[in-house]
Amino acid sequence: MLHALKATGVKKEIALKMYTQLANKGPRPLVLCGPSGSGKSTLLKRLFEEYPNTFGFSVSHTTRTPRAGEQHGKDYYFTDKEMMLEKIANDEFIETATFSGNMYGTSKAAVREIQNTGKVCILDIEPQGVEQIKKTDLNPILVFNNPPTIKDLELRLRKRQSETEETLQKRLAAAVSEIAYGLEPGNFHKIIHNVEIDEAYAEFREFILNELKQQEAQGVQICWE
Ligand SMILES: Nc1ncnc2c1ncn2[C@@H]1O[C@H](COP(=O)(O)OP(=O)(O)OP(=O)(O)O)[C@@H](O)[C@H]1O
Repeated sequence: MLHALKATGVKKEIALKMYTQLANKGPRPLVLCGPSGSGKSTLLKRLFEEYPNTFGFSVSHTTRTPRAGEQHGKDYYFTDKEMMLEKIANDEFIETATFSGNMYGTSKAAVREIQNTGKVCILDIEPQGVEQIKKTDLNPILVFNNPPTIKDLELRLRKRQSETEETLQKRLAAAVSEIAYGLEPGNFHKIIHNVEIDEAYAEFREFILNELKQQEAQGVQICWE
């Protein structure tokens, strides 16, 4: 493609820039936001099972030390606090968080890397991250996964047996403002009312497939196989 652009008489630097822009035009990332316990991972697991090569997760950065067998660039981008703070100052991250004294973050470049392979980069992010990604040029599809009630969320989290009483209460408290943000008109392209899982998945799947078909019709290459 670069040769073709140069052959049209376009200067080398401009041809290179145009080529990079065209080559970078992969599918739009897909943001799935929703309170803890609303069923995001359950929906994504089904999606990955049905389309194992179409979707991908970006590789996160972390300041924690690698565990045995973990590979830089595959499991995480391992970095240090100084570098991480510098990248944050340079506005290179969509979201960052600190757990047990280690910093973690999703960089815009890591999302583009998935996009460049023709895969849809899935981002499971919180409202602050959604606000951040909206300010970038990543142009994501934004989906909110809405649980029936807070009581249902509580039951799902208790049944999952993943929480202490303290973390459970924290998650439920955060859910109230997350749901308010999710239901505010204009914040998302699609709201999935996740009551019954089979119905919720069918609606999620149909929405995404329609989106991807529209992108394909506009010339975006999507990796189906
Ligand atoms: N529609 C549903 N009805 C009932 N239970 C559900 C439904 N969807 C998911 N669950 C169950 O609820 C629990 C929470 O689901 P899941 O782990 O997918 O939530 P999540 O939004 O990914 O949470 P987190 O953000 O904490 O990772 C799981 O045990 C899952 O099996």
